[in-house]
Amino acid sequence: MLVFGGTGDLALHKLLPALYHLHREHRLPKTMRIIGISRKLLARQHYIALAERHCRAQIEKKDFDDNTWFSFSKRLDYLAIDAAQAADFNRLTEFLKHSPEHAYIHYLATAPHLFASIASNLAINGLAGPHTRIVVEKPIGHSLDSALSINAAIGTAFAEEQVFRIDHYLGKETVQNLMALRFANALFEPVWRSAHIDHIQISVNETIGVENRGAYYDAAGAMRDMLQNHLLQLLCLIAMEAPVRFDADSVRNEKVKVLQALKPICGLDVQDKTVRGQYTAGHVGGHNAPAYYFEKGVNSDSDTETFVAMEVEVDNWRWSGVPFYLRTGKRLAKKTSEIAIQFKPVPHSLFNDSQANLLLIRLQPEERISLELMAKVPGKGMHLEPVNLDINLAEFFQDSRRWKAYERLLLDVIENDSTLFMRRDEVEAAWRWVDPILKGWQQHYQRPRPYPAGSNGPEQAHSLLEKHNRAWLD
Ligand SMILES: NC(=O)C1=CN([C@@H]2O[C@H](COP(=O)(O)OP(=O)(O)OC[C@H]3O[C@@H](n4cnc5c(N)ncnc54)[C@H](OP(=O)(O)O)[C@@H]3O)[C@@H](O)[C@H]2O)C=CC1
Ligand SMILES: O=C1O[C@H](COP(=O)(O)O)[C@@H](O)[C@H](O)[C@H]1O
Repeated sequence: MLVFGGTGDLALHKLLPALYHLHREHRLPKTMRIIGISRKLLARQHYIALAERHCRAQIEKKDFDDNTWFSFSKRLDYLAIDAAQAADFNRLTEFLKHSPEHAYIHYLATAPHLFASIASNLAINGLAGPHTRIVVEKPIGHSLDSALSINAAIGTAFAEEQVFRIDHYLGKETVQNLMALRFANALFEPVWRSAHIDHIQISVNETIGVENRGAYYDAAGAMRDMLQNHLLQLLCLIAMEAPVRFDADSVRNEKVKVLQALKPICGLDVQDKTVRGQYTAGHVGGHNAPAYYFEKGVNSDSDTETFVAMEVEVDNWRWSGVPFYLRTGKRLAKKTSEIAIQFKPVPHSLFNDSQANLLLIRLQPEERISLELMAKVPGKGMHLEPVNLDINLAEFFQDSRRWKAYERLLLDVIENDSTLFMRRDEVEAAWRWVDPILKGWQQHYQRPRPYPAGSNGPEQAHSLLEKHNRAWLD
């Protein structure tokens, strides 16, 4: 596995720890080597020391031991090249003692503007043959046009079945559980539609700021960093029809149909249907947090949104009239990722205090599925209260280690299973819907609304629901 961007944040914090876990559980092919690549000049032993420092910090103490690290480190190597320079790839092929029978996984953990040149440099140097796979990180591009040109460049060098477009949310256990919940239980299908569902909320709230990724984030913002990919993927899994089989093409065909059914939000609609926010100074988890525009790498007069909320419609038979409210932001009060399915009230109420049912699927911090039902309070009279049918998945499956998303997805790449990866048309359909919103913001909604770090986001995000007599489930 060649990790382009091997000294970067993603490689050191997520990919190498995930590979360590797979190695520890004997899931990696015996002869597999892992080669970090970036421009920084580093000797192999210094790269190993860097990797060890980060793995020790990321991996739980009970899972990290010196013997396993020693055997894992034998797989690691490092090469300094500039991956944008075609000439440097000669050194790569020499380093690999390249032969056409070698199988390679090229993991592009670099900024997206390098994807096209890396893909074509690999092809020119014979490193894109049938035994190779390429993994590309989100966001793929910055807009529909850039995504089209990146996909075209990758498509010239690699066949679609060699390309793994990763979205780590699809590697999360509870996200995959959404499919189990919907398609392995007959109970939900009859009510999973506009006749019974009032609205759906998808929230991915973070307490962290931009950390050491200010320069990247300032050019991206919450829409490109989170909503265009992670939140739309969650929406697809909630809204899609049952695939014919659980295989890559069947699942992805159904997701594309949802993306194509998203009602466009264009021009002045953005003022009504979307809310952009940017955090100002505040307190998160008892600590002072600086305003976004004081973060390292961020422009001091930045217009980038660190929060976005919107009302989305899926224009098809099943979802007609059911709003999907999407929300994500940094430096919010609490870290939670959850999906709430709010059912409609009973058609004819016999009791004064009856409330509509709620199905809550929580991805983070704990993995939980809970169904709120109405029950009678014991004693005289007929008083009702909501009670929860509640499953904590980690507690229930306590004998199985909870895999991190990247472990699952890296193993899928190694085993050539692309079910949980995005196909080219899927990424492009997502951008096709997002692009007019970004353009609408440029023309009609340049300045994001301020919200204090540690709050629940800008006031306007609440009005988005309040005007329809609804509220975010905080
Ligand atoms: N960090 C995260 O948690 C996540 C990141 N991503 C995506 O992953 C990708 C990487 O992100 P991240 O790790 O945060 O970024 P970083 O900026 O931390 O890392 C970028 C890496 O690319 C290397 N690099 C830059 N230019 C070149 C070049 N010309 N040739 C070879 N190597 C180069 C850098 O090393 P050097 O400068 O020494 O060359 C560095 O190792 C991005 O596309 C991002 O959107 C996606 C999800 C989460
Ligand atoms: O892709 C990204 O995801 C993380 C949030 O991931 P999670 O697994 O911790 O929920 C986000 O912080 C980052 O900005 C974004 O690039």
